[in-house]
Amino acid sequence: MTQDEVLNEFRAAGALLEGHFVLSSGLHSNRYLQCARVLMDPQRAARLCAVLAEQVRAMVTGHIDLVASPAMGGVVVGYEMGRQLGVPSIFFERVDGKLTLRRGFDIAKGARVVMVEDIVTTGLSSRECIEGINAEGGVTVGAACLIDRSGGKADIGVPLAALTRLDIPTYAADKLPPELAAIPAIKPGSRGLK
Ligand SMILES: O=P(O)(O)OC[C@H]1O[C@H](OP(=O)(O)OP(=O)(O)O)[C@H](O)[C@@H]1O
Ligand SMILES: O=C(O)c1cc(=O)[nH]c(=O)[nH]1
Ligand SMILES: [Mg+2]
Repeated sequence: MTQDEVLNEFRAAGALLEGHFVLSSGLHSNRYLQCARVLMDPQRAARLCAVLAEQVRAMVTGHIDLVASPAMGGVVVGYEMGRQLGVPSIFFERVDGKLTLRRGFDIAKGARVVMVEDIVTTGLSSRECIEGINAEGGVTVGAACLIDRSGGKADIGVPLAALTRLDIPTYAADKLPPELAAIPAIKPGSRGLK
């Protein structure tokens, strides 16, 4: 799938947003990829994840036991990736800020796990989820996301498959370009929500 084809799916879903956004990392950006709008269409989700699952199969040597994702953004894409890879899918959710397994989910010791995210920006959420997987006794054999918007610069410590990589600028809150500072910021994600 070419980058244009991936972005056309996002465009068709109304998921390529422009404005002033505060990201999960606290960095600011003039663009936001609203994956929830992409994944709300089961057929579109299946189309995209079929391609991503193929990439994961080619990337990971050996078998895969489980997909694990960080909530919220990772839940739907993780489920569809589990379906495409033929393995169960579980998610970590934040309890007092820490990604935690709840709802009776567990990871068998030595299970070979693929961490699945919707978006990678700094890679912090992915690294937190991988830490959680490994702390539960799993072995993270690879990772996948719909879009790596770090342009491939984020290092999450395991190989990362992505439908496409974009290099989208981000800014610290005290280093905003004037055109961004002039627009009120919104924070679409759920990290830190009260
Ligand atoms: O690579 P990073 O810098 O960590 O940014 C990407 C993360 O940010 C978003 O989640 P967010 O924390 O906004 O919460 P959500 O998934 O609940 O929307 C997205 O779903 C990724 O998890
Ligand atoms: O970094 C983020 O929080 C982020 C960026 C983006 O484009 N989309 C998203 O869902 N999260
Ligand atoms: Mg998230």
